[in-house]
Amino acid sequence: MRVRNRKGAAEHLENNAHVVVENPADFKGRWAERFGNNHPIHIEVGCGKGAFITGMAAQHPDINYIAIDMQLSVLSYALDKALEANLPNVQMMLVDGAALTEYFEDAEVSRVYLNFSDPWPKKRHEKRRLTYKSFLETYEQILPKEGEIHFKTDNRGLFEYSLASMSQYGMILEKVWLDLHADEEFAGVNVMTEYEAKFSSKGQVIYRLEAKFPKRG
Ligand SMILES: C[S@@+](CC[C@H](N)C(=O)[O-])C[C@H]1O[C@@H](n2cnc3c(N)ncnc32)[C@H](O)[C@@H]1O
Repeated sequence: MRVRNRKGAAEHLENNAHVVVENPADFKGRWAERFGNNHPIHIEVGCGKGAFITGMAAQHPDINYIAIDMQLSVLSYALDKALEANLPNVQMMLVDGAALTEYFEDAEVSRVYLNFSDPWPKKRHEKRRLTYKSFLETYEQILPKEGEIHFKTDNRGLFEYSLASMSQYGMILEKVWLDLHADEEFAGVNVMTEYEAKFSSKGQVIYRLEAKFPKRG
């Protein structure tokens, strides 16, 4: 992995504006134009160094993927992976996931992935958790009715919190795994994230859920 300072990482992103979208708000309602097709759009909020999104994009060429992170350095590593794999169906955005409605029209996104999100264990930081109710409101707005969130983590506290937060919000918990890697059938399609590889190699259990928003109205 190439080590870059902040300036180097910023230049790397700027030099690859065909992958890292410079002004994502300009594409609100127009992502199909950016990708050059009408394929469904799946986003990962907090993509980190990009192993998941680039792996998924290689497996599913008929889905358009957008990798989102607010940290310059990690996104620059995700960019390296996307460039190396030369995937036409991956775009990236250096933005805060709290502001997704600035970048996507209602129902423009078909699925949201959250992987190994920061647990923010202190109660006073609850609002920063990516499964806090204000984030769920944001995802619901950009997803269609009954749109889905797929979430995995090694952190039991965050997993339990997210189950409660989603069900209080009225979401339907469709599938729950309490030990993802014990599921041999899922193992065949599972694309690991960097954190997943690290924690599972230490023997930690990985939790996963798929939940959908209610129809409402
Ligand atoms: C613990 S890392 C996990 C990275 C990756 N998903 C993985 O599993 O390897 C969490 C990532 O979420 C990003 N993140 C946290 N809050 C975010 C937010 N509000 N918007 C965008 N990214 C966020 C962090 O910058 C960090 O890169």
